[in-house]
Amino acid sequence: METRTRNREDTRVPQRLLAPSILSADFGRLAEEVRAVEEAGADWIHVDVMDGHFVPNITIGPDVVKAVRRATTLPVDVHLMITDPDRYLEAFVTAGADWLGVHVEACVHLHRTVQRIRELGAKASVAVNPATPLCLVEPILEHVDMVLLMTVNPGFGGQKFIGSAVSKIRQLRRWIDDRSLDVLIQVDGGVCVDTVDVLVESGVDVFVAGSAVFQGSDYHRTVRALKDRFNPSGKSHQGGRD
Ligand SMILES: O=C(CO)[C@H](O)[C@H](O)COP(=O)(O)O
Ligand SMILES: [Fe+2]
Repeated sequence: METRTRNREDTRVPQRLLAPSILSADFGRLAEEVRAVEEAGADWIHVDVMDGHFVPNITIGPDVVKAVRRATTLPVDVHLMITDPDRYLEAFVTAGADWLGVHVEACVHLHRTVQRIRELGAKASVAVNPATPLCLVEPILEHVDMVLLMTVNPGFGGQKFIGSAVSKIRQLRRWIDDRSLDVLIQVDGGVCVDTVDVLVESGVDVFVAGSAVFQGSDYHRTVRALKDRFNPSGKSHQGGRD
């Protein structure tokens, strides 16, 4: 399971990663779509799980994650937008999630939840809505592998990027770097060629993009355009900054 992407001790050149969200894929040809973005150069596959309670939309469950897992060798990154996520952690890890993300707003005992994700053998990620203060994840930073900062209100693909999230990314970058933590910063929502530059500059490691990738017909071209923008000519980034 290839999950580590940035470690201060690594001599490898760290790269920013692209995680296409299958929310905007053609669900009728899901395996084909997953293979197509893998071939086009995607780094992870991002899977959005919505329950109609935590967010006003319903998507998929563990069986579909299983199908995605079978379709790709890439890390599968599952974003749980559900209430009471503890009930389903094991099902999603068993289905094939390499990364499992829960929303801070949905967890009563966040530390217990992220510990459980790690015990199950997955990398633990904590997601934060645009209107949620970042201080809620500050006490948990040493216990997670990634923080997902939402740049839209969760629930749907194709929404407009919320620019006020950028100051939160910068603050999070400072906390992680000042404490030399091995924690990735992921952004999700409205990521496209028009928004990616400010995100790179703020210190993002992993970019989720749904509609920007799947709306076009040439996945190779779109994936290349995004990745060239955040990894120009294989340039490295130290601590998330060039
Ligand atoms: O978590 C999500 C929505 O809640 C999706 O991952 C996100 O919206 C991706 O779609 P787009 O790139 O089109 O904004
Ligand atoms: Fe997502």
